[in-house]
Amino acid sequence: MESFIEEFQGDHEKTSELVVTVDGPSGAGTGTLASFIAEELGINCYSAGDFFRGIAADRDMTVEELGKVADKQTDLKVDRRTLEKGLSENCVIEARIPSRVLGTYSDLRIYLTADLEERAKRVSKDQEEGKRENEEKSESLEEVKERIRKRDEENWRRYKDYYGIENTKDIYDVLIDNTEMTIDEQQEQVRKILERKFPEQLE
Ligand SMILES: Nc1ncnc2c1ncn2[C@@H]1O[C@H](COP(=O)(O)OP(=O)(O)OP(=O)(O)O)[C@@H](O)[C@H]1O
Ligand SMILES: Nc1ccn([C@@H]2O[C@H](COP(=O)(O)O)[C@@H](O)[C@H]2O)c(=O)n1
Repeated sequence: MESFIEEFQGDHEKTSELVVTVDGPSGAGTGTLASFIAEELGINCYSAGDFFRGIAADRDMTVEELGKVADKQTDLKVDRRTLEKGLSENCVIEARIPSRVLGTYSDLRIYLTADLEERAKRVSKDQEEGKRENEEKSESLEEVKERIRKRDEENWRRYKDYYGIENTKDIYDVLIDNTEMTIDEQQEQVRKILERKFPEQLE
């Protein structure tokens, strides 16, 4: 068993029996999919993005501001929590890189994405509905697009600098592009995967 990030490699004791990780860029719907999987499997759901947002709030910063200045210790703090949760508790964890942090300790590694335009529309709609906390607000769709593009770029600059990892897809068990999919269609597809992979956990 191993993590794909050097910092977390070495032997870890894993007491959890069922861990699913969902990675993807902003607005891909990782939170939505992770909640669905957690509900289906009857386990808890965590978001490393929430850990990061918590640190930003404590420092009175937006996620974008923290993303620009976060040092390695900040990412290590977030990702250690991901590792600890995944090793000790049956759960689903979603964020940018939980599948890389947990590596082969994760029993199912999913990468979810959608076109930038579609992701920006989702984020913009969420913002209009007041759903996104301590995030910079944007006036137009073009601004949201540019902001989430920059955020994803900043994230990957840090992961590359701090962890030496690249944004490749070879580590995933399942890749889903949901640009043209409704939430229901996506859930139907993932339910079939869960039935094959974890038949005993599903009623
Ligand atoms: N397949 C889909 N089709 C259309 N809309 C979707 C789909 N999946 C999620 N959404 C919607 O997109 C919005 C963002 O979803 P969610 O919060 O799950 O994304 P996220 O990837 O966790 O975002 P972030 O990482 O930026 O917090 C929500 O309003 C959600 O209902
Ligand atoms: N290892 C990390 C470090 C940071 N994040 C970030 O959290 C931010 C907010 O995430 P959302 O999913 O709620 O948008 C995100 O921009 C990342 O910088 C992380 O997920 N994992």
